[in-house]
Amino acid sequence: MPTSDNRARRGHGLAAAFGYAFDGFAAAWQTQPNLRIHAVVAAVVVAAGIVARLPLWAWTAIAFAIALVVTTELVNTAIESLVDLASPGEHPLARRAKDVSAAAVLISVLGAVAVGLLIAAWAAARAGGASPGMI
Ligand SMILES: Nc1ncnc2c1ncn2[C@@H]1O[C@H](COP(=O)(O)OP(=O)(O)OP(=O)(O)O)[C@@H](O)[C@H]1O
Repeated sequence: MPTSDNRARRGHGLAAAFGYAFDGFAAAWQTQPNLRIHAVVAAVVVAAGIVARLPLWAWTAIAFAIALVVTTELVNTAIESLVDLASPGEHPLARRAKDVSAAAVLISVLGAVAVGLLIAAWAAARAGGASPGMI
C-alpha cells in the first residue's frame, strides 16, 4: 500500500476501523451525487415523520429503509471502484457487475418508497379517524 495511505497512519483496532469506514463514507459522499440525494430525501422523510408524530413501529421501518438504501449505494460505489480497477476497458462482465449493482440500489429505493407510501396511507387513515381494525 502507498505510504500516504491512511492505514499506515491509523494502524489497527476499533478506532482505526471506524476511521477507515468514515474515510469510505466521505469518499462516497464526495463522488456520488445519488448518495447526497438519498440523504436529502431521508432528511425530508424524517422531518415529515416528526411533524406527523409517527409511532415507534413506523420509525423502525423508516430507519431500516434509509439504512438499506444508503448501504446499497455504498456497496454499489465500492463495486464500481473495483470494476474500474479490474476492468478499465469495456467488458461484458464488468457491465454486468455494474448493472446488477445498480439494480440492487434500485430495488432498495423501490422498497423504501413502498415503506413511505404505506406509512403515509396509514397516517392518512389515522387522521381520517379510521378504526384500529381497518388499519
Ligand atoms: N468497464 C465496463 N465495461 C462494460 N460496460 C461498462 C463498463 N463500465 C461501465 N459500463 C456500463 O456503463 C454504465 C455506467 O457506468 P458508470 O461507471 O458510469 O456507472 P454509474 O452507475 O453511472 O456510476 P456513477 O454512479 O458513479 O455515475 C454501467 O452501468 C455499465 O452498463
